[in-house]
Amino acid sequence: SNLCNSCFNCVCDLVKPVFSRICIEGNIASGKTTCLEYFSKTSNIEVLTEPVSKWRNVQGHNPLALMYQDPARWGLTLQTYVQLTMLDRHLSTVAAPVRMMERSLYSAKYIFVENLYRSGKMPEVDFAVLSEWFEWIIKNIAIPVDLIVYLQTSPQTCYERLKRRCREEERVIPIEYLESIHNLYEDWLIKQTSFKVPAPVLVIPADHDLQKMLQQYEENREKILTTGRA
Ligand SMILES: Nc1ncnc2c1ncn2[C@@H]1O[C@H](COP(=O)(O)OP(=O)(O)O)[C@@H](O)[C@H]1O
Ligand SMILES: Cc1cn([C@H]2C[C@H](O)[C@@H](COP(=O)(O)O)O2)c(=O)[nH]c1=O
Repeated sequence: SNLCNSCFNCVCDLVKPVFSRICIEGNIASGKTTCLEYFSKTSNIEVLTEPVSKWRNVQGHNPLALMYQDPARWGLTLQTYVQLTMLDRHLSTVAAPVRMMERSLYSAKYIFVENLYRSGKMPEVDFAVLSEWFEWIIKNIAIPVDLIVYLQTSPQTCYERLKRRCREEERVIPIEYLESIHNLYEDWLIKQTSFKVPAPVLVIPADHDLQKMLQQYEENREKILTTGRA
């Protein structure tokens, strides 16, 4: 339709979009929110941070804390809610030519659900139910992503930043957990041997101090902001 070229929300495959949807991916405390905060100062960029506050408070309950306390019991509960809130983020009306979103429906499944399952902390039946939900969603609903920006860190860097950030629920996270998440990210986005990668990947080394990170964001600004645009 002629409307496609001027409509931010159109998901029509036939017409090249004039907007782009970027997902910022990386380990816990790798610097995703800090990156999004930096780009939020640019006009014409809409920034969607992860709905962590929802995961910490759904009608007075804290499924994030419950999951860390007892993953086998509460992993399905948290991940079902993460899947819903991520879907909601992907489908929300685009308000600007460029949209940057923290993580995605894909990483929630390919990294976090997968990690719970592989580490023996998610029962097979819970994994099967979540997997069918996920497969149904990506088969029936268009979840377009034009670029993945992967903030590549060492697990040790994330561990140090996580400790400094001091989020109450995450006090129990050992370095081994961050190593598992790191390995899943590397298999998915670098080696590309685990799951389908839904968009081209731009890798930004992210162990550096803040000043160097901001310099790298500037160096990559054009590449990031013009991806997927006509
Ligand atoms: N390049 C950096 N060097 C040092 N500390 C950082 C850097 N980037 C972010 N931080 C700090 O590390 C913590 C985690 O960063 P954050 O952006 O919240 O990560 P994420 O959103 O990936 O979990 C925060 O306390 C933040 O201020
Ligand atoms: C997507 C996703 C996240 N989590 C957990 C991991 C962290 O504790 C927080 C997100 O914080 P970050 O600093 O933005 O990485 O949520 C999870 O358990 N499951 C998920 O699918």
